Amino acid sequence: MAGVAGVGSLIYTGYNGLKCRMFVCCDKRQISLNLEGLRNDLTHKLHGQHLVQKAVIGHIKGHNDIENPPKALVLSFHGLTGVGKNFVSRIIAENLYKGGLSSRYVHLISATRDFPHEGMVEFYKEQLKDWIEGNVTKCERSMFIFDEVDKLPASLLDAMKPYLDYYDHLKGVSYRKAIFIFLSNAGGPKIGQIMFDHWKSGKKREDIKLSDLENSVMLSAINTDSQNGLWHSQLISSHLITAFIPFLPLEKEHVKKCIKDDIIKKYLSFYPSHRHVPEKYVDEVMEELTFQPALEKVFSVTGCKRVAEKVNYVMMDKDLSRDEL
Ligand SMILES: Nc1ncnc2c1ncn2[C@@H]1O[C@H](COP(=O)(O)OP(=O)(O)OP(=O)(O)O)[C@@H](O)[C@H]1O
Repeated sequence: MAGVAGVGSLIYTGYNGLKCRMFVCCDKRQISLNLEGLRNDLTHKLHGQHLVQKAVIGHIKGHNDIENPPKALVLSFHGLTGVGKNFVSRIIAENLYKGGLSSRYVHLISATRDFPHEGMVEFYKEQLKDWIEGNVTKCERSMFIFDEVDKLPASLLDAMKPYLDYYDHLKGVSYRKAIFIFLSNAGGPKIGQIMFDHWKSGKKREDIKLSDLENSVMLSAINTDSQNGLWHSQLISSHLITAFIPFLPLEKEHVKKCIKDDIIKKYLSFYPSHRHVPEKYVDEVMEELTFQPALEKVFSVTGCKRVAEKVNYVMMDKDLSRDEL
């Protein structure tokens, strides 16, 4: 009898292996952490976010290395517009899933796009639960990215609570290997204010520690008038968020790096030997961007978000073949 079962299991494994070779499967071929790639991207492509680098690498590696994590990994990214929250989510996806954001195991949800009507929260709750259950049933190592979490009704976020909790499994499905990433601007203004005071006191940006930001950012976000978002949900009071990760406002030197990256990507990638971007181009793009506060002009109002379109605009009439690169 045991022999027959053994043969059956061998045939099943063989069939599964063959199936996964021919089709996309939730296995190591599709989902495997490229730690070196992640470290490299967060060091060289992401600018000005030393706290993010360390926290993201630590948490992703920690969760990935354990065969049976105690709960799903839940990272909450906070910061002003254009400082890299979506960008880092993409970097994580690209270094963990074949196909990055296009992987069938990576799911992007936008509050305003996917849950637009306030009066439909009860319906959305059921929809969201079905959707998470369906996707994790298909693949335990699914990743969910929730953009604009500050615009989601708190009760809708609460519907996700069971999946983020320490349960072994729910109806036979384990959610412990899943990753949830929440993106929001909540706490961003407070981070900006703390960083401005830090700058004014003449301290180095890299000297700011996670502990300098964590509590005040949380308190300021909880004290908003809106009843939406993570801060009013039970996810906080039940301690289900693995980490709050603050994204710092970007300074001129970081924006300049974004401009150079964009010019290289668009105009110089065909000439590997030409990696030098003339400063005059960078300065022209910088003039198109706004910095605050009005007097000191330390931080970019839109981070690096508008860099790509401003580069297009400035570079439109340049003839690079005639310019000295
Ligand atoms: N810190 C950064 N380092 C390098 N590039 C960055 C950084 N921040 C933003 N960028 C560039 O700007 C683009 C827009 O940034 P991103 O969408 O990640 O901002 P965000 O913080 O998610 O903003 P929002 O809150 O408005 O959604 C990115 O695709 C990337 O090209």
